Amino acid sequence: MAKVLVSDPIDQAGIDILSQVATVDIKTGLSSEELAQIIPEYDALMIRSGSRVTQEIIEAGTQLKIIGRAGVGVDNVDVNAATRKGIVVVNSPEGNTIAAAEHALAMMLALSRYIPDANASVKSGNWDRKSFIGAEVYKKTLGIVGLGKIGSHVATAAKAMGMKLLAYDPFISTERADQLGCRLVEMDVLLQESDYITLHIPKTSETTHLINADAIAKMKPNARIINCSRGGIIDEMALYNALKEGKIAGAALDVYETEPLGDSPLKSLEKQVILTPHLGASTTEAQVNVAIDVAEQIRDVLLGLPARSAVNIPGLGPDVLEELRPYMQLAETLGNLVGQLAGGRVEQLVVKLQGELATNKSQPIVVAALKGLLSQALRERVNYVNASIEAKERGIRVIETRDAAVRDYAGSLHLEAKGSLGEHSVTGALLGDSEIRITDIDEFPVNVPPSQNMLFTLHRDMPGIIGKIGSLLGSFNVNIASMQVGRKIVRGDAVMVLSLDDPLPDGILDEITKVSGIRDAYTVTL
Ligand SMILES: NC(=O)c1ccc[n+]([C@@H]2O[C@H](COP(=O)([O-])OP(=O)(O)OC[C@H]3O[C@@H](n4cnc5c(N)ncnc54)[C@H](O)[C@@H]3O)[C@@H](O)[C@H]2O)c1
Ligand SMILES: O=C(O)CC[C@@H](O)C(=O)O
Repeated sequence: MAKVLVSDPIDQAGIDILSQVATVDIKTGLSSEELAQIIPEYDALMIRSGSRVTQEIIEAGTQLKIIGRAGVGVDNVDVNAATRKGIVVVNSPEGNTIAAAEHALAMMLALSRYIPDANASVKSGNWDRKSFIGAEVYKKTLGIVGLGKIGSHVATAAKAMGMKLLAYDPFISTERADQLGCRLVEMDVLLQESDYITLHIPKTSETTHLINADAIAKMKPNARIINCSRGGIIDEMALYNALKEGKIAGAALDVYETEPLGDSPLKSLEKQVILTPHLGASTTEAQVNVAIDVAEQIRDVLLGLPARSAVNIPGLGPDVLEELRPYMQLAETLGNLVGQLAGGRVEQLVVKLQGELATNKSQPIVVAALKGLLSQALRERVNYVNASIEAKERGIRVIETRDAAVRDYAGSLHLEAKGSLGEHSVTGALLGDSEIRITDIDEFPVNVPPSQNMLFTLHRDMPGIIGKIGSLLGSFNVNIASMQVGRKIVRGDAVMVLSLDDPLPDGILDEITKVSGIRDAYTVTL
């Protein structure tokens, strides 16, 4: 049975799902060293934001097939290292959207009405009503940085509270912003015009310290900023200085440059600052959602099924993947075949999608072809996750072309591999829904199903040659299951494709190439 390590607190609903297919060990609060020490035993790792999955941990995870992040952000996982090792990384892109959006809204209102400090004051025996005169959000301007899933929900709710909305997001359309009632503006305009600013963006090299001293200097003196996205997007020292000097009115933070938040001067500020310990996703509903979402994906991957929200494999939904699966199988088989025909080091792969395939999503087909191409060299080390990266690292140039013209089959795939030993091409198609046919080898028309042991020859089309090959194979006790010849003109060049019941014994290929009229011979194992 597979083994799953759960290294952060995860809702029981997720554990129950994992337990259907695996032995589940729950070990929270491990140090990086402890995690690296025990990870070799596990096929899957399930985490929240508490565990940091570094390159060292990934390298140590020799059995690891999948890392599941019960939440959105995968910034605590070295995704590149996982991709290189062919480990799928999955998350729950929507399970805690509402929780995070509501936390941001709660922070905005709490900050406006000084609720944490007023609460603490009453609980400590006071009845002070003068110190907590707040501000209304009605008719105020809210600047939303990042109009993705969480930002959009914040927009809808804030609109209902009568706020005017500005948004900055260079990757969304004006139409989308209009739909949400937001005016899409440049960052500087948002900084200058907003009474409240809320951040809902990923942490990237562009967004790190997006809110720095310069940005803060552009804000209104009554501005309040909320960050429930990622720590490090705000320069905390610059924020502290601005708050201390009264340059802006307040800040509510859920996430920090370093978590847990250590000895920060922000803690010394009073009612103008609210700090929560990364609670954006901490609702019962969100924890159930993310646990189920990620546990189901871990279960599926351990059962050999695709993951629906993998962050490091072609980003397609399960329906599309299911529809493309037969073509991906075709691409992988042809990639494997053309790689073996080309032999040596392949420098370039042309992937031509023809007929109905030309209108399909090409990325998974190309990835599958590369997986097939690299499978001889990398065996089980190559998979859909790392095929593109492995190809890139090997300097394989991939050229993708499309031709919507329909030929004998509704859709077909043509691959050309150029390498150190020459150039070869293969074409294939699907017969019915999923039966693979090789329809062309080096531009010679054939019509053969792939089989495990195959022999391909390029020869002169002349009497007796087929018989000689048959006898030679017979003398080595190799049984021929099927044979087909493809030629363009009579008595010109031809290819012969043989499916064999047995692998070719060593040395026989040399004998075949010595047969008069044979120009080249290749064995292929699919
Ligand atoms: N505090 C929490 O517990 C908690 C919970 C869930 C999510 N999050 C975090 O909230 C953030 C948003 O999550 P989401 O689910 O809405 O993500 P999302 O991918 O749906 O939305 C992110 C948006 O940011 C935009 N964006 C990217 N780079 C940008 C840039 N440089 N400037 C402006 N916009 C940019 C994208 O176009 C996208 O629309 C993430 O960082 C996520 O990790 C935090
Ligand atoms: O695990 C958590 O509670 C935080 C989740 C949140 O930061 C996320 O990115 O989904």
